[in-house]
Amino acid sequence: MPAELSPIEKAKFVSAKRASDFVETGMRVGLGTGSTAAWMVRCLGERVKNDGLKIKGVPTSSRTAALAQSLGIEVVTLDEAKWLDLTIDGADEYDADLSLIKGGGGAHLQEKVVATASDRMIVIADAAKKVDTLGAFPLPLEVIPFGWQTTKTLVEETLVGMDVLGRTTALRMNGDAPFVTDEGNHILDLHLERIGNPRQLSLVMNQIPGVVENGLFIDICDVVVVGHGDGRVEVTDISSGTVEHDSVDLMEHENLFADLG
Ligand SMILES: O=C(CO)[C@H](O)[C@H](O)COP(=O)(O)O
Repeated sequence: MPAELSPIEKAKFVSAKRASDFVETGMRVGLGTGSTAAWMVRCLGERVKNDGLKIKGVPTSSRTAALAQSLGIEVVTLDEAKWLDLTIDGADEYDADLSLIKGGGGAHLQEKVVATASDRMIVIADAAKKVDTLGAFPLPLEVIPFGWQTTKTLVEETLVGMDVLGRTTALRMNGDAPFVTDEGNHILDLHLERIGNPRQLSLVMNQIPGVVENGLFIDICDVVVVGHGDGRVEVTDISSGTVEHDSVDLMEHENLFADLG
């Protein structure tokens, strides 16, 4: 294990590796976005190369598409795949009900479409992503560029009636210019601190004209795979109510880390 891999990065790898075990030949798989999901794509790429794994991957961003293709994973569009067996993706926060905040990487619109079109969604995370109440991580809203400042004002006015603590909003920037998503939209980050009723907030935010999609995932995720830097991993399945404790041998996968260097 190279020294430069931090404990948090090892934890992300461990969750991604364990979750990739759910993928079998013939599956249509949603490929998430972010640093944890990138580990999962690398793990699948290794199995495609070394073990003859055959899957069709539906990426949730242009970044993930480029990574998957570079690793020899067959990439298809969601419309070509139509329905997916499984989506594996990261999250910014998850709670005990497996409600999520996603979109830290600005890809939550495609991520939500893909996860919702899947029989199962597995979230991969390190333990720091677990929260009692969602909201410490800013909630992303994807908004169309047209009239975004008016949309921002409408969002702020609407938040006054909602069960949240903070109400500041900020346009996400990429250097000096607004961040632009793969769909050509912008992101408003809502600094809410605490979201008392995520289901209600999600419904209300999506009704504001100009808002395309929010980063709350409610009743979408079925399983969370939490990795630790020492190789321990927990698999929690919300539908069966089971928690499985397992481990991943980090030394066995040194080649994957070496490839990164
Ligand atoms: O929702 C996402 C991207 O839109 C990511 O899954 C989320 O931001 C977690 O990222 P990371 O695995 O890098 O912590």
